[in-house]
Amino acid sequence: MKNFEIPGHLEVKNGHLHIGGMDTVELAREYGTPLYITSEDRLRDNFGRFKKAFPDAHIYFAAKSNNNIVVQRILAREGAGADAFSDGEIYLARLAGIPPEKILFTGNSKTDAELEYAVNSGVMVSVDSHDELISLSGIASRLGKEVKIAFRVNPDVSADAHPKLATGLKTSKFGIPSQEIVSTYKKAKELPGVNPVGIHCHIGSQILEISPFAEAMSKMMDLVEAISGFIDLEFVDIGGGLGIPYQKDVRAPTPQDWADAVLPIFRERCAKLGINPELHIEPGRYITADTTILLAHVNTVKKAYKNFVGTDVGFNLLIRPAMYDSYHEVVVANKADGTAADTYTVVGPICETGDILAKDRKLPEIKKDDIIALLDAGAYGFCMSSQYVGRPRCAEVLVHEGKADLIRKRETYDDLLQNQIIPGRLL
Ligand SMILES: Cc1ncc(COP(=O)(O)O)c(C=O)c1O
Ligand SMILES: N[C@@H](CCCC[NH3+])C(=O)O
Repeated sequence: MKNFEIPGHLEVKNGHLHIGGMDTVELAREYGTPLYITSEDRLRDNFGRFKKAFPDAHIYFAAKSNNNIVVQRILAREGAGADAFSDGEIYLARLAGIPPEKILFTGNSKTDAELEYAVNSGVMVSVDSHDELISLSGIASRLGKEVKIAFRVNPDVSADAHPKLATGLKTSKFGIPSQEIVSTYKKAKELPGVNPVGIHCHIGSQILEISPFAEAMSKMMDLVEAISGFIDLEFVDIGGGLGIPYQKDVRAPTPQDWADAVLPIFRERCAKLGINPELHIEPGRYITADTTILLAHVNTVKKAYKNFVGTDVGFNLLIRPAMYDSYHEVVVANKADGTAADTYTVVGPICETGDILAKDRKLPEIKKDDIIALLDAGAYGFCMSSQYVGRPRCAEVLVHEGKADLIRKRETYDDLLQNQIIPGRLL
Protein backbone atom coordinates (compact mmCIF):
# COMPACT_ATOMS: atom_id res chain seq x y z
CA MET A 1 0.00 0.00 0.00
CA LYS A 2 1.25 3.50 -0.84
CA ASN A 3 1.62 5.84 2.14
CA PHE A 4 -1.08 8.19 0.80
CA GLU A 5 -3.70 5.44 0.52
CA ILE A 6 -6.65 5.39 2.94
CA PRO A 7 -8.54 2.12 2.63
CA GLY A 8 -12.08 2.65 1.33
CA HIS A 9 -11.32 6.29 0.49
CA LEU A 10 -8.14 6.90 -1.50
CA GLU A 11 -6.87 3.78 -3.20
CA VAL A 12 -4.72 2.70 -6.11
CA LYS A 13 -6.43 0.29 -8.50
CA ASN A 14 -5.15 -0.68 -11.95
CA GLY A 15 -2.44 1.93 -11.59
CA HIS A 16 -4.98 4.75 -11.20
CA LEU A 17 -5.83 6.79 -8.12
CA HIS A 18 -9.41 6.16 -6.98
CA ILE A 19 -11.49 8.27 -4.61
CA GLY A 20 -14.62 6.85 -3.03
CA GLY A 21 -14.27 3.89 -5.41
CA MET A 22 -14.17 6.08 -8.54
CA ASP A 23 -11.31 6.33 -11.01
CA THR A 24 -9.90 9.86 -10.90
CA VAL A 25 -8.48 9.58 -14.42
CA GLU A 26 -11.97 8.78 -15.71
CA LEU A 27 -13.40 11.68 -13.72
CA ALA A 28 -10.80 14.02 -15.24
CA ARG A 29 -11.83 12.80 -18.68
CA GLU A 30 -15.53 13.26 -17.96
CA TYR A 31 -15.48 16.59 -16.14
CA GLY A 32 -12.20 18.10 -17.36
CA THR A 33 -9.50 19.67 -15.24
CA PRO A 34 -8.87 21.45 -12.96
CA LEU A 35 -11.35 19.56 -10.82
CA TYR A 36 -12.08 19.34 -7.11
CA ILE A 37 -13.46 15.90 -6.13
CA THR A 38 -14.99 15.28 -2.69
CA SER A 39 -16.00 11.98 -1.13
CA GLU A 40 -19.30 12.12 0.73
CA ASP A 41 -18.49 8.98 2.74
CA ARG A 42 -15.23 10.40 3.99
CA LEU A 43 -16.99 13.63 4.98
CA ARG A 44 -19.58 11.75 7.02
CA ASP A 45 -16.86 9.53 8.54
CA ASN A 46 -14.74 12.48 9.60
CA PHE A 47 -17.73 14.18 11.20
CA GLY A 48 -18.56 10.88 12.89
CA ARG A 49 -15.11 10.80 14.49
CA PHE A 50 -15.96 13.99 16.39
CA LYS A 51 -19.41 12.69 17.38
CA LYS A 52 -17.77 9.57 18.82
CA ALA A 53 -14.94 11.38 20.59
CA PHE A 54 -17.14 14.18 21.96
CA PRO A 55 -20.47 12.38 22.53
CA ASP A 56 -22.08 15.19 24.52
CA ALA A 57 -20.54 18.15 22.72
CA HIS A 58 -22.13 20.28 20.02
CA ILE A 59 -20.11 20.33 16.81
CA TYR A 60 -20.18 23.65 15.01
CA PHE A 61 -18.56 23.14 11.59
CA ALA A 62 -16.17 25.99 10.75
CA ALA A 63 -17.89 27.02 7.54
CA LYS A 64 -14.93 29.07 6.33
CA SER A 65 -12.99 25.87 5.67
CA ASN A 66 -15.34 24.77 2.88
CA ASN A 67 -18.14 26.93 1.57
CA ASN A 68 -19.79 24.42 -0.72
CA ILE A 69 -23.50 24.29 0.12
CA VAL A 70 -23.64 20.54 -0.56
CA VAL A 71 -20.83 19.84 1.90
CA GLN A 72 -22.60 21.96 4.51
CA ARG A 73 -25.94 20.30 3.76
CA ILE A 74 -24.45 16.84 4.36
CA LEU A 75 -22.95 18.04 7.64
CA ALA A 76 -26.24 19.71 8.63
CA ARG A 77 -27.95 16.34 8.16
CA GLU A 78 -25.29 14.77 10.39
CA GLY A 79 -26.32 17.25 13.06
CA ALA A 80 -23.68 19.95 12.67
CA GLY A 81 -24.10 23.54 13.75
CA ALA A 82 -21.94 26.25 12.18
CA ASP A 83 -19.25 28.70 13.12
CA ALA A 84 -20.04 31.48 10.61
CA PHE A 85 -17.50 34.25 10.27
CA SER A 86 -19.56 36.64 8.15
CA ASP A 87 -23.12 37.46 7.17
CA GLY A 88 -22.50 35.51 3.96
CA GLU A 89 -21.56 32.43 5.95
CA ILE A 90 -24.71 32.81 8.08
CA TYR A 91 -26.72 33.02 4.85
CA LEU A 92 -25.11 29.87 3.43
CA ALA A 93 -25.38 27.91 6.68
CA ARG A 94 -29.10 28.73 6.87
CA LEU A 95 -29.55 27.62 3.25
CA ALA A 96 -27.68 24.42 4.06
CA GLY A 97 -30.36 23.69 6.64
CA ILE A 98 -28.57 24.59 9.85
CA PRO A 99 -31.04 26.13 12.31
CA PRO A 100 -30.19 29.63 13.57
CA GLU A 101 -29.91 28.53 17.19
CA LYS A 102 -27.03 26.27 16.08
CA ILE A 103 -25.08 29.06 14.38
CA LEU A 104 -22.47 31.18 16.14
CA PHE A 105 -21.45 34.36 14.31
CA THR A 106 -17.75 34.56 15.15
CA GLY A 107 -16.31 37.34 12.98
CA ASN A 108 -13.97 40.04 14.12
CA SER A 109 -14.54 43.56 12.79
CA LYS A 110 -18.21 42.97 12.02
CA THR A 111 -20.18 45.77 10.34
CA ASP A 112 -23.36 47.14 11.89
CA ALA A 113 -25.24 45.76 8.88
CA GLU A 114 -23.83 42.28 9.54
CA LEU A 115 -24.84 42.52 13.20
CA GLU A 116 -28.35 43.55 12.21
CA TYR A 117 -28.53 40.62 9.78
CA ALA A 118 -27.37 38.28 12.56
CA VAL A 119 -29.95 39.60 15.03
CA ASN A 120 -32.73 39.27 12.46
CA SER A 121 -31.56 35.74 11.61
CA GLY A 122 -31.77 34.67 15.25
CA VAL A 123 -28.19 33.37 15.45
CA MET A 124 -25.87 33.72 18.44
CA VAL A 125 -22.98 36.15 18.30
CA SER A 126 -19.44 35.76 19.59
CA VAL A 127 -18.48 39.33 20.43
CA ASP A 128 -14.87 40.23 19.66
CA SER A 129 -14.55 43.76 21.10
CA HIS A 130 -16.15 46.38 23.37
CA ASP A 131 -17.17 48.49 20.38
CA GLU A 132 -18.97 45.48 18.94
CA LEU A 133 -20.77 44.89 22.24
CA ILE A 134 -22.11 48.44 22.28
CA SER A 135 -23.17 48.31 18.62
CA LEU A 136 -24.87 44.94 19.03
CA SER A 137 -26.73 46.02 22.15
CA GLY A 138 -27.97 49.14 20.33
CA ILE A 139 -29.02 47.24 17.21
CA ALA A 140 -30.82 44.44 19.08
CA SER A 141 -32.63 46.96 21.33
CA ARG A 142 -33.74 49.03 18.34
CA LEU A 143 -35.13 45.86 16.74
CA GLY A 144 -36.86 44.90 20.00
CA LYS A 145 -34.87 41.66 20.21
CA GLU A 146 -32.46 40.00 22.59
CA VAL A 147 -29.50 38.11 21.21
CA LYS A 148 -27.56 35.38 22.96
CA ILE A 149 -23.87 36.24 23.01
CA ALA A 150 -20.50 34.82 23.95
CA PHE A 151 -17.26 36.72 24.18
CA ARG A 152 -14.25 35.61 22.18
CA VAL A 153 -11.40 35.33 24.66
CA ASN A 154 -7.78 35.76 23.70
CA PRO A 155 -6.34 33.18 26.11
CA ASP A 156 -2.70 33.87 25.22
CA VAL A 157 -1.83 30.29 24.32
CA SER A 158 0.98 29.49 21.93
CA ALA A 159 -0.44 26.86 19.60
CA ASP A 160 2.56 25.59 17.68
CA ALA A 161 0.89 26.67 14.45
CA HIS A 162 2.20 28.53 11.38
CA PRO A 163 2.54 32.21 12.44
CA LYS A 164 -0.24 33.14 10.00
CA LEU A 165 -2.55 30.53 11.57
CA ALA A 166 -2.03 31.23 15.30
CA THR A 167 -5.03 33.13 16.67
CA GLY A 168 -4.71 32.87 20.45
CA LEU A 169 -1.49 34.80 21.06
CA LYS A 170 -1.40 38.17 22.80
CA THR A 171 -0.31 39.69 19.51
CA SER A 172 -3.25 38.21 17.56
CA LYS A 173 -6.09 40.47 16.40
CA PHE A 174 -8.74 38.09 17.74
CA GLY A 175 -10.58 38.23 21.03
CA ILE A 176 -10.63 40.12 24.29
CA PRO A 177 -7.71 39.79 26.74
CA SER A 178 -8.38 37.39 29.62
CA GLN A 179 -7.88 40.09 32.26
CA GLU A 180 -10.76 42.12 30.78
CA ILE A 181 -13.21 39.22 30.65
CA VAL A 182 -14.87 39.61 34.06
CA SER A 183 -15.53 43.34 33.64
CA THR A 184 -16.76 42.74 30.09
CA TYR A 185 -19.37 40.18 31.20
CA LYS A 186 -20.45 42.54 34.01
CA LYS A 187 -20.93 45.31 31.51
CA ALA A 188 -22.85 43.03 29.11
CA LYS A 189 -25.21 42.03 31.91
CA GLU A 190 -26.24 45.64 32.31
CA LEU A 191 -26.83 46.29 28.62
CA PRO A 192 -30.17 45.78 26.89
CA GLY A 193 -30.59 43.49 23.89
CA VAL A 194 -27.71 41.15 24.73
CA ASN A 195 -27.74 38.06 26.92
CA PRO A 196 -24.24 36.77 27.75
CA VAL A 197 -24.58 32.99 27.93
CA GLY A 198 -21.41 31.67 26.31
CA ILE A 199 -17.66 31.95 26.34
CA HIS A 200 -15.54 31.28 23.26
CA CYS A 201 -11.94 30.89 22.16
CA HIS A 202 -10.07 29.53 19.16
CA ILE A 203 -6.31 29.28 19.45
CA GLY A 204 -5.26 28.58 15.88
CA SER A 205 -5.36 26.18 12.99
CA GLN A 206 -3.38 23.11 11.81
CA ILE A 207 -2.29 22.43 15.39
CA LEU A 208 -0.38 19.16 15.68
CA GLU A 209 0.32 19.22 19.43
CA ILE A 210 -2.36 18.38 21.96
CA SER A 211 -0.95 20.31 24.93
CA PRO A 212 -2.07 23.79 23.69
CA PHE A 213 -5.68 22.55 23.62
CA ALA A 214 -5.41 21.37 27.23
CA GLU A 215 -3.80 24.67 28.24
CA ALA A 216 -6.56 26.66 26.54
CA MET A 217 -9.26 24.50 28.17
CA SER A 218 -7.75 25.15 31.63
CA LYS A 219 -7.49 28.87 31.00
CA MET A 220 -11.07 28.96 29.74
CA MET A 221 -12.26 27.13 32.86
CA ASP A 222 -10.42 29.68 35.05
CA LEU A 223 -12.50 32.35 33.34
CA VAL A 224 -15.66 30.28 33.61
CA GLU A 225 -15.01 30.08 37.34
CA ALA A 226 -14.49 33.82 37.51
CA ILE A 227 -17.82 34.64 35.82
CA SER A 228 -19.98 31.73 36.98
CA GLY A 229 -21.08 33.61 40.12
CA PHE A 230 -23.06 36.10 38.06
CA ILE A 231 -23.48 34.52 34.59
CA ASP A 232 -25.76 31.56 33.83
CA LEU A 233 -23.44 29.93 31.40
CA GLU A 234 -25.10 27.86 28.66
CA PHE A 235 -22.00 26.95 26.65
CA VAL A 236 -18.22 26.90 26.56
CA ASP A 237 -16.87 26.96 23.00
CA ILE A 238 -13.24 25.93 22.59
CA GLY A 239 -13.01 26.54 18.82
CA GLY A 240 -11.36 24.26 16.28
CA GLY A 241 -7.82 23.91 15.03
CA LEU A 242 -7.06 20.18 15.02
CA GLY A 243 -4.35 19.60 12.42
CA ILE A 244 -4.08 16.84 9.84
CA PRO A 245 -1.03 14.96 8.49
CA TYR A 246 -0.50 16.73 5.17
CA GLN A 247 2.89 15.01 5.17
CA LYS A 248 2.04 11.38 5.45
CA ASP A 249 4.89 10.49 7.81
CA VAL A 250 3.94 13.19 10.34
CA ARG A 251 2.04 11.99 13.41
CA ALA A 252 -1.09 14.03 13.92
CA PRO A 253 -3.52 13.94 16.83
CA THR A 254 -7.03 12.58 16.34
CA PRO A 255 -10.37 13.92 17.58
CA GLN A 256 -10.13 11.25 20.31
CA ASP A 257 -6.71 12.62 21.41
CA TRP A 258 -8.23 16.10 21.58
CA ALA A 259 -11.22 14.85 23.56
CA ASP A 260 -9.01 12.85 25.95
CA ALA A 261 -7.01 15.99 26.68
CA VAL A 262 -9.85 18.44 27.25
CA LEU A 263 -12.93 16.54 28.41
CA PRO A 264 -11.55 15.53 31.84
CA ILE A 265 -10.62 19.17 32.54
CA PHE A 266 -14.01 20.42 31.37
CA ARG A 267 -16.01 17.83 33.31
CA GLU A 268 -14.01 18.08 36.52
CA ARG A 269 -14.08 21.87 36.63
CA CYS A 270 -17.80 22.03 35.81
CA ALA A 271 -18.57 19.47 38.52
CA LYS A 272 -16.57 21.49 41.06
CA LEU A 273 -18.51 24.62 40.15
CA GLY A 274 -21.81 22.76 40.11
CA ILE A 275 -22.61 23.96 36.59
CA ASN A 276 -23.63 22.08 33.48
CA PRO A 277 -22.88 24.14 30.35
CA GLU A 278 -22.74 22.57 26.89
CA LEU A 279 -19.32 22.09 25.33
CA HIS A 280 -19.03 23.41 21.78
CA ILE A 281 -16.22 22.62 19.35
CA GLU A 282 -15.64 24.20 15.92
CA PRO A 283 -13.53 21.91 13.74
CA GLY A 284 -13.15 22.80 10.08
CA ARG A 285 -10.01 21.42 8.51
CA TYR A 286 -10.14 17.97 10.10
CA ILE A 287 -13.67 17.41 8.79
CA THR A 288 -13.09 18.53 5.21
CA ALA A 289 -9.38 18.47 4.27
CA ASP A 290 -8.82 14.83 3.39
CA THR A 291 -12.27 14.37 1.83
CA THR A 292 -11.11 16.17 -1.31
CA ILE A 293 -8.47 16.03 -4.02
CA LEU A 294 -7.71 18.60 -6.70
CA LEU A 295 -6.92 17.20 -10.14
CA ALA A 296 -4.59 19.03 -12.49
CA HIS A 297 -3.59 18.35 -16.07
CA VAL A 298 0.10 18.40 -16.98
CA ASN A 299 0.58 20.98 -19.74
CA THR A 300 4.36 20.89 -19.95
CA VAL A 301 7.36 19.16 -18.46
CA LYS A 302 10.40 21.41 -18.67
CA LYS A 303 13.91 20.26 -17.87
CA ALA A 304 15.51 23.58 -16.94
CA TYR A 305 17.81 24.12 -13.96
CA LYS A 306 15.14 22.05 -12.26
CA ASN A 307 12.44 19.80 -13.61
CA PHE A 308 9.30 21.91 -13.78
CA VAL A 309 5.89 20.33 -14.22
CA GLY A 310 3.50 22.99 -15.53
CA THR A 311 -0.13 22.25 -14.65
CA ASP A 312 -3.49 23.97 -15.07
CA VAL A 313 -3.81 24.45 -11.27
CA GLY A 314 -2.13 27.45 -9.71
CA PHE A 315 -2.56 29.47 -6.57
CA ASN A 316 -5.74 30.79 -8.13
CA LEU A 317 -7.28 27.44 -7.14
CA LEU A 318 -5.14 26.31 -4.20
CA ILE A 319 -3.41 29.18 -2.46
CA ARG A 320 -2.15 27.31 0.61
CA PRO A 321 1.34 26.40 -0.70
CA ALA A 322 1.98 29.97 -1.89
CA MET A 323 0.49 31.60 1.21
CA TYR A 324 1.80 29.42 4.02
CA ASP A 325 4.42 27.22 2.30
CA SER A 326 1.97 24.41 2.94
CA TYR A 327 2.68 20.88 1.87
CA HIS A 328 0.15 18.95 -0.21
CA GLU A 329 0.94 15.39 -1.23
CA VAL A 330 1.24 14.98 -5.01
CA VAL A 331 0.15 11.77 -6.72
CA VAL A 332 0.42 11.14 -10.45
CA ALA A 333 -3.14 9.87 -10.79
CA ASN A 334 -2.58 7.82 -13.94
CA LYS A 335 0.66 6.30 -12.58
CA ALA A 336 -0.36 6.02 -8.96
CA ASP A 337 1.52 2.79 -8.36
CA GLY A 338 4.67 4.09 -10.06
CA THR A 339 7.94 4.39 -8.21
CA ALA A 340 9.91 7.61 -7.88
CA ALA A 341 12.00 8.24 -10.98
CA ASP A 342 13.03 11.87 -10.74
CA THR A 343 12.65 15.07 -8.73
CA TYR A 344 10.01 17.55 -9.89
CA THR A 345 8.72 20.96 -8.89
CA VAL A 346 5.03 21.24 -9.70
CA VAL A 347 3.93 24.73 -10.71
CA GLY A 348 0.80 26.52 -11.88
CA PRO A 349 -0.17 28.80 -14.77
CA ILE A 350 -0.08 32.06 -12.80
CA CYS A 351 2.30 34.89 -13.62
CA GLU A 352 4.05 34.80 -10.25
CA THR A 353 7.32 33.17 -9.22
CA GLY A 354 5.59 31.99 -6.05
CA ASP A 355 3.04 29.97 -8.00
CA ILE A 356 4.50 26.68 -6.83
CA LEU A 357 2.33 23.81 -5.66
CA ALA A 358 5.02 21.37 -4.62
CA LYS A 359 8.79 21.72 -4.49
CA ASP A 360 11.37 19.08 -5.31
CA ARG A 361 9.17 15.99 -5.04
CA LYS A 362 10.35 12.54 -5.97
CA LEU A 363 7.70 11.25 -8.39
CA PRO A 364 7.29 8.70 -11.18
CA GLU A 365 8.39 9.97 -14.57
CA ILE A 366 5.94 12.72 -15.56
CA LYS A 367 4.94 13.43 -19.15
CA LYS A 368 2.69 15.98 -20.84
CA ASP A 369 -1.00 15.03 -20.45
CA ASP A 370 -0.50 13.11 -17.21
CA ILE A 371 -2.98 13.86 -14.43
CA ILE A 372 -1.71 15.11 -11.09
CA ALA A 373 -3.74 14.87 -7.87
CA LEU A 374 -3.12 17.26 -5.00
CA LEU A 375 -4.34 15.61 -1.83
CA ASP A 376 -6.03 17.08 1.26
CA ALA A 377 -7.50 19.98 -0.69
CA GLY A 378 -10.94 20.07 0.95
CA ALA A 379 -10.18 22.66 3.63
CA TYR A 380 -9.29 26.22 2.65
CA GLY A 381 -9.06 25.07 -0.96
CA PHE A 382 -11.80 26.13 -3.35
CA CYS A 383 -13.15 28.65 -0.82
CA MET A 384 -9.89 30.64 -1.07
CA SER A 385 -9.81 30.56 -4.88
CA SER A 386 -9.80 33.56 -7.20
CA GLN A 387 -9.96 34.45 -10.89
CA TYR A 388 -6.45 35.92 -10.87
CA VAL A 389 -4.84 36.04 -14.33
CA GLY A 390 -8.21 35.74 -16.03
CA ARG A 391 -8.79 32.15 -15.04
CA PRO A 392 -12.40 31.10 -14.43
CA ARG A 393 -12.74 28.92 -11.33
CA CYS A 394 -12.98 25.16 -11.79
CA ALA A 395 -15.76 22.64 -11.18
CA GLU A 396 -16.44 20.55 -8.08
CA VAL A 397 -17.74 16.99 -8.05
CA LEU A 398 -19.11 14.86 -5.20
CA VAL A 399 -18.63 11.10 -5.30
CA HIS A 400 -20.91 8.72 -3.45
CA GLU A 401 -21.71 5.04 -3.91
CA GLY A 402 -20.00 4.79 -7.30
CA LYS A 403 -21.72 7.89 -8.69
CA ALA A 404 -20.41 11.38 -9.31
CA ASP A 405 -22.51 14.53 -9.07
CA LEU A 406 -21.44 17.91 -10.32
CA ILE A 407 -21.84 20.20 -7.29
CA ARG A 408 -20.30 23.35 -8.74
CA LYS A 409 -20.17 24.29 -12.40
CA ARG A 410 -16.94 25.31 -14.07
CA GLU A 411 -16.95 29.08 -14.56
CA THR A 412 -16.87 30.54 -18.05
CA TYR A 413 -15.45 33.73 -19.58
CA ASP A 414 -18.79 35.37 -18.73
CA ASP A 415 -18.02 34.83 -15.06
CA LEU A 416 -14.87 36.91 -15.50
CA LEU A 417 -17.12 39.82 -16.41
CA GLN A 418 -19.74 39.21 -13.77
CA ASN A 419 -20.74 42.45 -11.98
CA GLN A 420 -18.39 44.58 -14.08
CA ILE A 421 -20.10 47.58 -15.65
CA ILE A 422 -18.81 49.45 -18.68
CA PRO A 423 -19.85 53.13 -18.47
CA GLY A 424 -21.96 54.25 -21.49
CA ARG A 425 -19.25 56.60 -22.78
CA LEU A 426 -16.89 53.62 -23.18
CA LEU A 427 -19.32 51.36 -24.98
C1 LIG B 1 -13.39 30.98 15.20
C2 LIG B 1 -12.87 29.79 14.47
N1 LIG B 1 -13.34 28.59 14.80
C3 LIG B 1 -12.94 27.48 14.15
C4 LIG B 1 -12.00 27.54 13.13
C5 LIG B 1 -11.63 26.26 12.46
O1 LIG B 1 -10.32 25.95 12.48
P1 LIG B 1 -9.81 24.61 11.80
O2 LIG B 1 -10.25 24.61 10.39
O3 LIG B 1 -8.36 24.71 11.96
O4 LIG B 1 -10.41 23.47 12.57
C6 LIG B 1 -11.46 28.78 12.77
C7 LIG B 1 -10.38 28.87 11.76
O5 LIG B 1 -9.22 28.85 12.12
C8 LIG B 1 -11.91 29.93 13.45
O6 LIG B 1 -11.46 31.14 13.11
N1 LIG C 1 -6.61 29.38 5.54
C1 LIG C 1 -5.79 28.69 6.50
C2 LIG C 1 -6.54 28.41 7.77
C3 LIG C 1 -7.15 29.63 8.35
C4 LIG C 1 -7.98 29.30 9.50
C5 LIG C 1 -8.99 30.37 9.73
N2 LIG C 1 -8.80 31.07 10.99
C6 LIG C 1 -5.22 27.42 5.89
O1 LIG C 1 -5.37 27.18 4.76
O2 LIG C 1 -4.57 26.65 6.51
